[in-house]
Amino acid sequence: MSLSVINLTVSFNATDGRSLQALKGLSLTVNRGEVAGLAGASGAGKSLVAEALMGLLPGNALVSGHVTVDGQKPRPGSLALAPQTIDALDPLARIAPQLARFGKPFGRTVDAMKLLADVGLEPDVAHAFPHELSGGMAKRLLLASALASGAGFIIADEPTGGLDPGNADRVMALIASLARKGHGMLVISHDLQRLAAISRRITVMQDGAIAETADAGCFASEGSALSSPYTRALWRAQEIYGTC
Ligand SMILES: Nc1ncnc2c1ncn2[C@@H]1O[C@H](COP(=O)(O)OP(=O)(O)OP(=O)(O)O)[C@@H](O)[C@H]1O
Repeated sequence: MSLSVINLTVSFNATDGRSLQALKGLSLTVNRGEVAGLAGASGAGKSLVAEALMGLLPGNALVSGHVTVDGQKPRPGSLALAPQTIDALDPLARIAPQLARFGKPFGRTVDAMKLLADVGLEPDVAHAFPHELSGGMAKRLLLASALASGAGFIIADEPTGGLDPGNADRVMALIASLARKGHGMLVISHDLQRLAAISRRITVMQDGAIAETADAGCFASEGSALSSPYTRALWRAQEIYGTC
C-alpha cells in the first residue's frame, strides 16, 4: 500500500516559446506507515514535486509521469498537502469551521476537536484565528488541515521551517506518530538531521533531478555510506552547522 511516483517531469512554457525543464524524471515511493524524506538545496524542485502531485501547478506547466496511490490512479482526497505557511489558510475564519471546510469537498464531517487533539493542540484553538497561533501551533494546524481531508498520504512541505529546535523536534515527533498510525508521510525539509531521525529513506534532489535516494541510516557521522558526492556535501554542511 503506497504512493508511487515514477519518472515525474515538469516543464514550463515561457512566453518566448522556450521550455524550461524544472523536474527531470523523479521517482519515489512512500509506503503507508512510514515517513519518506525529500531534501535538497533551495530551488532543487522539492515544492514542485508537491505541487505536481497535488495538481497545483499553473497552466503553463507540462507534467508527465506515472503516479498511483495504493495501485490506483489518485482520486480526490487520497493525497493531501500540509503547506509551508498559514498563508494557505483563510485569515478571517476561525480554526474549527475552517478545518470543517477542508473535509467538505471529500464528503467528510470533520470532528475539529478530535483533529486538534490528534495534532497536540488545545481545544481553545478551535475558536482562534490562524494569525493568533505561534509558529509551532501553526505547523500543527497545517498538518491538521491535511488530515481533515481523510487522505492516507500526506505531503508536509517544510514542517519545521522557522521553528526553534524544541518545536521542530515536537513537530517531527508528531509526523512520526502520524506514520505509526498508518499514514504515508512525504516530508520535504532542509533539516536533514531531524528528517533522517524519523524517515525510512531520503531522496535528495539537485537541479530538478535525483542526486540519490538513501536509507536514512546513511545520514550519520561523516556520511561515508552516501553514494553521491552532492548528498555527502549537503549532509556534512548540516553536520558542521549543527555543531556550531
Ligand atoms: N511557475 C513556474 N514557472 C517557471 N519556473 C518555476 C515555476 N515554479 C517553480 N519554478 C522553478 O522550479 C525550480 C524549483 O523550485 P521549487 O520551488 O520546487 O524549489 P525548492 O526545492 O522547493 O526550493 P525551496 O527549498 O527554496 O523551497 C526553481 O528554479 C523555480 O524557479
